[in-house]
Amino acid sequence: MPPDAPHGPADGSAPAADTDPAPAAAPAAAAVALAPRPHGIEVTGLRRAFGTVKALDGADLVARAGAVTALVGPNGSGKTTLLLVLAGLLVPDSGSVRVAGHDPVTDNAGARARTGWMPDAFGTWDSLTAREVLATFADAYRVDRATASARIEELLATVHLTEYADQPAAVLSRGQKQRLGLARALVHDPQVLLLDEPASGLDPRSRVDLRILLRRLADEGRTVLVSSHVLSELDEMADDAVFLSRGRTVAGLSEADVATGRRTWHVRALSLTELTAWLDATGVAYRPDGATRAADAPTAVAGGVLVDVDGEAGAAALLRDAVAAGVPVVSSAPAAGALEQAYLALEEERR
Ligand SMILES: Nc1ncnc2c1ncn2[C@@H]1O[C@H](COP(=O)(O)OP(=O)(O)OP(=O)(O)O)[C@@H](O)[C@H]1O
Repeated sequence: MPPDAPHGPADGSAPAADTDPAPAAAPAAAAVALAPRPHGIEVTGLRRAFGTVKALDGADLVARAGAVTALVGPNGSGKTTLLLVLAGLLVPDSGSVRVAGHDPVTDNAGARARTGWMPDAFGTWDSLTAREVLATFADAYRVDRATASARIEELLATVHLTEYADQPAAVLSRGQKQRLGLARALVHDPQVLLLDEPASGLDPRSRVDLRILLRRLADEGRTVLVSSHVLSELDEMADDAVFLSRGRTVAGLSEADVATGRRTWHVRALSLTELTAWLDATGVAYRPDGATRAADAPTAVAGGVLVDVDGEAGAAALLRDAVAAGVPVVSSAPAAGALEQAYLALEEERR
């Protein structure tokens, strides 16, 4: 997210250092009234420009209640802008948005009372303790004191911060602050959870915990929309995926395509030059893998390429022919998981 992103809430009501969702006017009953949970997120034709930059340029999205949906896209594709609109913190230029059945533009308090928001950069009031941070947010959401108090203890335990409950937030590590941010997003028991890069800064154990928690929240019927660049992680936790490219939603590969159809394989040889010369000679299309692209070196002596093949039979034939032609192939394997496959199949358009 760019540093000049509009970090204040649309109504300017919340005082925290980061994007704070606490709606001053959230009705008390709405803040905790969760059942039934029929609505997820529905976005149609969403547009938002910053000057000449079209951060969102006609994005469509559906995130189901009871599912974890991955929001995937290159840097600058509009993920944070979309999440800010959904969180009711940024007004779109046009398009329609429903979050838990409420429009964050025309019914900001109603939508925000049902939405938990965890921004990618999380600020705290450093002099407040972890427990006080959560209590302040519970208050802002008008959760009654008894409910809030029980819920805060439960959340502190869930994110493994009980022993830090009475420490000032200033002493928390980055990962611990991140976990406090997750607890903060859940303090009013929201129906919809929006998480921008929630795993960044978390250690491996905490990442596993996050995955389990998000699954549980979805199984309870909530809508969970999560953006991350760590596709292998999303692969394991997401039921659905939405791809953004230059502010638009683009179609990714379906699960069936990935499992049985044309797939990307990573082929590596002792000599990249020999491998690419052979691929050129045989007319097989390839593209450099990430590491090779970084080096951007046709002169590289070792490295790999990505090749699209028809299923495992296609991969076996490619390997057989390469070895028969004397190419010093070191390895040949599918290039990672389903989401990464779908992502690599997109026209990559970083900005
Ligand atoms: N407040 C702003 N002022 C000017 N340009 C902005 C602002 N917010 C976003 N943009 C631009 O809009 C585009 C989308 O930005 P956004 O932060 O939504 O992307 P992103 O997909 O979250 O990127 P990343 O993966 O790098 O976090 C970028 O080109 C960005 O520079």
